[in-house]
Amino acid sequence: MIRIGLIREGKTPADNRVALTPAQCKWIHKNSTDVQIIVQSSPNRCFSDKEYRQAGIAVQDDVSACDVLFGIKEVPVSQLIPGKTYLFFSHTRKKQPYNQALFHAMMEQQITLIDYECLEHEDGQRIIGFGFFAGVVGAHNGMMAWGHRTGAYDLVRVHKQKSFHELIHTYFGLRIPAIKIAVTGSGRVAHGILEIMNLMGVHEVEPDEYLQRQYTYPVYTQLKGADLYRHRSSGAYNRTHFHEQPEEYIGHFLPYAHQTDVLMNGIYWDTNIPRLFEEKDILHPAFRIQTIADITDDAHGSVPINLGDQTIDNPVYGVDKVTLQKTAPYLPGSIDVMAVGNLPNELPRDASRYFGEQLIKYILEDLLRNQGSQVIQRATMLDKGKLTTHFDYLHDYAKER
Ligand SMILES: NC(=O)c1ccc[n+]([C@@H]2O[C@H](COP(=O)([O-])OP(=O)(O)OC[C@H]3O[C@@H](n4cnc5c(N)ncnc54)[C@H](O)[C@@H]3O)[C@@H](O)[C@H]2O)c1
Repeated sequence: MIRIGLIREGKTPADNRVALTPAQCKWIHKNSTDVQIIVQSSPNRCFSDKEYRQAGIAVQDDVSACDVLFGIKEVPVSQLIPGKTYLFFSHTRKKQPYNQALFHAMMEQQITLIDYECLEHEDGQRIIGFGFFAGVVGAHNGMMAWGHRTGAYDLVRVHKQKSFHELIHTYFGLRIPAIKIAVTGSGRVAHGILEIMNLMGVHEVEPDEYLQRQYTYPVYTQLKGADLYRHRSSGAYNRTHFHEQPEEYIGHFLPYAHQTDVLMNGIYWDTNIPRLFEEKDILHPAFRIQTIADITDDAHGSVPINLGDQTIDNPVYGVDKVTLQKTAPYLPGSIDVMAVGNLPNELPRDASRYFGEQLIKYILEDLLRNQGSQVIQRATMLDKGKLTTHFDYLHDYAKER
């Protein structure tokens, strides 16, 4: 018998998502007689203890008998159980300093850590994540912010709706003026943004036309790697080469910034990748962007005027174009920035269902019966407390104390 535990989230503020919904747990029990799921009781989860119990799943405080523990966010050191196999988003693969103590504690406690973010298909595409619903919620919030600024329309808050389905119904009758929206990226987040664009009746146009034309109806264009970056000397874009040597590329977004009212940012970014624009660019008279939904959400990152995170309750702030200081949103001399690090928490039940589906489809079988599979091995950062060869580049991070 293999025992899976769904742990209670310990990070503050508590995350309300979960890796498997009650219906998914029930399905696993029905289809795998040698698997037992135990849910650690939690007051904050988007599916209540009662809902799990109604699905026939044991809910209790003690999960120490489980072989594999599923969480979402970082597990507080005080809640780690030595010797266990954990799956969660550890946010350590980029040597994040704020999680180094957790990494060390997991090493000391001989924990096996499999990071969701590192579960990848052969070609490097990530297998599971919450990005789609981050894109959905972020795009909605970006459009909501633009509506607030201009008074053109009113959008509801996503987290006040019970589900994505209910949210879609609120778009009935929505009339968006003839604005231009740039969507960046081509992964999960970008797909979530496109879903909202299409549901809101915003029309897609090609990047070259977007640059040259004005329209009498709202439009969006999707900007992927080849539209955003060019090689410094050859002027070409090659995806594999760009992923390997992004510092050899220069950004090409600025012409779009001069034709865009709302920017929806959904790219992957790191410090060696060019920014979409620089701080000084926003003072250029042609810089048109008024609202930025920075779903990528790296402070001072691809959007240099992302000055840090807001909360779900209060997702938007302004940035003064001259002083570059944070202001209240919707002021005349500022650009509005929507920056929230846990966007999927506004639609936690849908986001959890989507996550669990991918987990069951691509990961669960290997995890339970074939931990030696390539996919699992490549995502195993620590094996019984030891850094695995794939993550050898973290040896300084693992050693420094
Ligand atoms: N604000 C939030 O709540 C929230 C939630 C989820 C994700 N995000 C962020 O949004 C961003 C995009 O997430 P996603 O789920 O769409 O990711 P994804 O992995 O689905 O897609 C990212 C895109 O970037 C490309 N990419 C992957 N590795 C790359 C590399 N090394 N260099 C350059 N490009 C690379 C991929 O080909 C893909 O097109 C990430 O930075 C993620 O952290 C934010």
